[in-house]
Amino acid sequence: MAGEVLMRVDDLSLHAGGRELQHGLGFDVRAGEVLAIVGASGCGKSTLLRHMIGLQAPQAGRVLWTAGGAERDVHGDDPPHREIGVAFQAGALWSSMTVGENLMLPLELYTDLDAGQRERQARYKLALAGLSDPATFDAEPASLSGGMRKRAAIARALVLDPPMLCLDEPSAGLDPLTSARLDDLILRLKRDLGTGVVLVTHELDSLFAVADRMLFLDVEAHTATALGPPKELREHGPEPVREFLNRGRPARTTAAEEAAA
Ligand SMILES: Nc1ncnc2c1ncn2[C@@H]1O[C@H](COP(=O)(O)OP(=O)(O)OP(=O)(O)O)[C@@H](O)[C@H]1O
Repeated sequence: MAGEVLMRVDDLSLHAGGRELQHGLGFDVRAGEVLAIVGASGCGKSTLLRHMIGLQAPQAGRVLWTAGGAERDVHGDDPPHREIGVAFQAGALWSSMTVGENLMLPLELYTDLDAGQRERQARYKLALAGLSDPATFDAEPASLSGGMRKRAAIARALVLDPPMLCLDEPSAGLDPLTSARLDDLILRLKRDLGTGVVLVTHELDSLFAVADRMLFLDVEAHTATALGPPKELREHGPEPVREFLNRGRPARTTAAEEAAA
């Protein structure tokens, strides 16, 4: 259901290498929205994602899976692993398997589908991610372009129909056209499947194109200093947030000149 709170992050602290990166983080992730996690390099964006998917346990605070009305601690006995699709840069496709096998393995492990159903589901998810060429199904991941590999990794993350998808810098290293196509895919997922997408990104074009809300992790304050729609924060957010969001922006598109135009 669009707008349903899928995950609640409560007073979370992030630590790495014995030091505190962030504290007091509180926000939710809703179905059918794209929430971007943004901030300077090293502020803890990827660390936050790892906490949200249960890969790293918090020293303080909680991450709760709240979809369907029940509260399940992401770090508890019944973690929502199947409910959260993950496509991280490092967690790319398994290179020893074909693309199709990469997608069918989670179905074999976690569902009762028979082989034919698994294959149909895998091909459907590849097509959804824009990889409908049948040859892609049998291809080795290494033979695909960077953009196709990213799409295939997203297709694999979607194979169990997770209500929430986490993407760590999906456009990193891609040319602008491929990156824009990935943005379209993210928008389609939220619109057609109602997926809640959590996205770590450095790309401002992508941020403004896809994100409904963004969470700004301040690298100096060690906490989130803004949460809201990117365009609104670009004009009315705290000063460091406006500065971050306006970098590289041509002067003619400032708010004052837009208003005057
Ligand atoms: N396992 C670890 N051990 C020690 N330090 C770590 C570990 N993981 C991350 N760090 C440090 O924590 C900080 C935050 O890392 P993280 O990758 O979460 O930042 P980020 O905001 O995603 O950065 P970037 O935008 O550069 O990807 C960095 O200074 C990093 O070196």
